[in-house]
Parts: sequence; C-alpha cells; structure tokens
Amino acid sequence: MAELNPDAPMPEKGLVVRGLRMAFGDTVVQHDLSFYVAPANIFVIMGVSGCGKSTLLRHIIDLQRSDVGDICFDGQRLINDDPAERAMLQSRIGVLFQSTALWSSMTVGENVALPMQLHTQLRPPEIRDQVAFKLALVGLAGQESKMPSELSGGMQKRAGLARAIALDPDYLFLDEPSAGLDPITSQRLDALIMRLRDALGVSVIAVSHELPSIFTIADDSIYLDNESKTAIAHGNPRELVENTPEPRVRAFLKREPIDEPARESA
Ligand SMILES: Nc1ncnc2c1ncn2[C@@H]1O[C@H](COP(=O)(O)OP(=O)(O)OP(=O)(O)O)[C@@H](O)[C@H]1O
Repeated sequence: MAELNPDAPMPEKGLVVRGLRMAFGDTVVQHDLSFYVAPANIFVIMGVSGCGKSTLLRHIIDLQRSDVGDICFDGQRLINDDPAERAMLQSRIGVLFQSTALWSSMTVGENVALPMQLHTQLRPPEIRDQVAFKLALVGLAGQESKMPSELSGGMQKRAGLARAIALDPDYLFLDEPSAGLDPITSQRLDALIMRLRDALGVSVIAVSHELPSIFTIADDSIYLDNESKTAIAHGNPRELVENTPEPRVRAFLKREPIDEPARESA
C-alpha cells in the first residue's frame, strides 16, 4: 500500500516521498504528496494529462527541486549538497526517458557502455562483458554494433532500458515507457519490465496512463488529481478500479465519462 503516515519513522529500505509540494513559480502543480515505494515493487504514477506525473518524476530524480517536502532513498535524502554522496545516490538510479534519449551518433553498445565508462573503474573487457550481459537481459543479444536508427521503436526502448540498468541500479524510473508503441510491442515491454524487476530486484517507478499496462505491471500506484492538486488514491490499480470511492479515479481506470466538467489540459 503506497499511502504513508507522515508521522511514521523513515523506513530503512525503499523510496519515501513526504509532504512534497511542486510548483512552477506561483502555480502549484501538486501539494502534500506522501507515498512509499517498497523494494522490488513496480509503482505507477497515474493521472490525466497535465496533472504533474512527469514533474513528480523529475523531482524524485533531482532534475527539479522543491522547498517543501522530503525525498529519501533507503532512508537517505537524495537532495543534499555533498557532491560525493549525491553522485553515489545518483549511480543507484536508472532512468528511461519517454524519448529514449539514445545518442544517435553512438552504437547501441557504446550507448550502454557510456554510464560504465563515466561512473565506474571497470576496464574495457569488463565493460564489454557487461554490455553483452545487459543487452541479452533486454533481448538484444549481439546488437552492440547497430546504430539506434537501425532499431525499431520497441528495440530502441529495450536498448534504453539496457543503458538504464547499466550500473545495476536499485531504482529504475520510466517515463511513459509504452508511449508510441503498438499494443503487441507494448505488452512485450511490460513483460520485460516485470522480468527485470524479478531478475534484478529493482524497484520500478513508472509514469503511465496506458491502462492495459498499468493493470499488468503495477503492484502499487498513486493517482494525482488535476482538480484538488494532490493524490486522491493510493494502492493496487486492480483493487482501486473495484473499490475506490473517488469518481475521477474510477472514471480514469474504467475509461468512463464523468459527470463533473472535465478540466484536462489536452
Ligand atoms: N517548465 C515548465 N514551466 C511551467 N509550467 C510547466 C513546465 N513544465 C510543466 N508545466 C506545467 O506543469 C503541469 C504538469 O505538467 P507535467 O508534464 O508534469 O504533467 P503530466 O501529468 O506529466 O502530463 P502528460 O501526461 O501530458 O505528460 C502542466 O500544467 C504543465 O503545463
């Protein structure tokens, strides 16, 4: 269960977000966000367009900062000003952006090797072995010398995943992983994400509004509400769809119209 008692002691393992407020200038995107992501769980951030899902992801991985609230990985605050400690925490985080963001001038193998070259002392043969291992994990064995432009959209996502797990992270962040993929490729990617969670014991935090994907992969979730600007539901989406008392959450999870005037920003 994702809901977090703000007065509870900090858990030693897992990701804790406590009392987070996110804003652009005077415009508050979300406030009072408190939740817990358990180790080796797949946690999905849900909500309609513009509710603040990507902004939340950016705060958790420290690309954006807030003056209000705490974000802690395994009991340690991510946001602190000790560069060595920050680098250590950052190395435990893998990220797959929506755009995949592979370097187009580098081969697939060079893309996956890059984080190891930048952040580890591994020697070239060890890096080569690790690249081969990570590509095999995502079903791209032997594709090292391909250029990203030679891969299909689904294969590019998998190459992006191989790069995201290059440093054996404890936490893997995925921004709309299925965006732009056909249903079959999307289903395969879901299966891969669950396999990686099981094989590596990694906690996965994904932003998604793809319902089939949410119902398949999520152990736990949070629903960010566009109206009240805070989370109005926490829990397993398969249980929420049956039990939530919140009409907007039910409408989202059942793809049903809602009586209230919709205020989605396209
Ligand atoms: N750099 C920015 N400056 C000002 N406002 C921004 C900026 N980035 C996002 N916003 C606003 O913050 C709100 C949340 O945006 P965000 O992209 O996090 O939503 P989202 O839930 O991820 O949307 P989508 O599902 O469409 O990707 C939106 O109203 C958006 O217009």
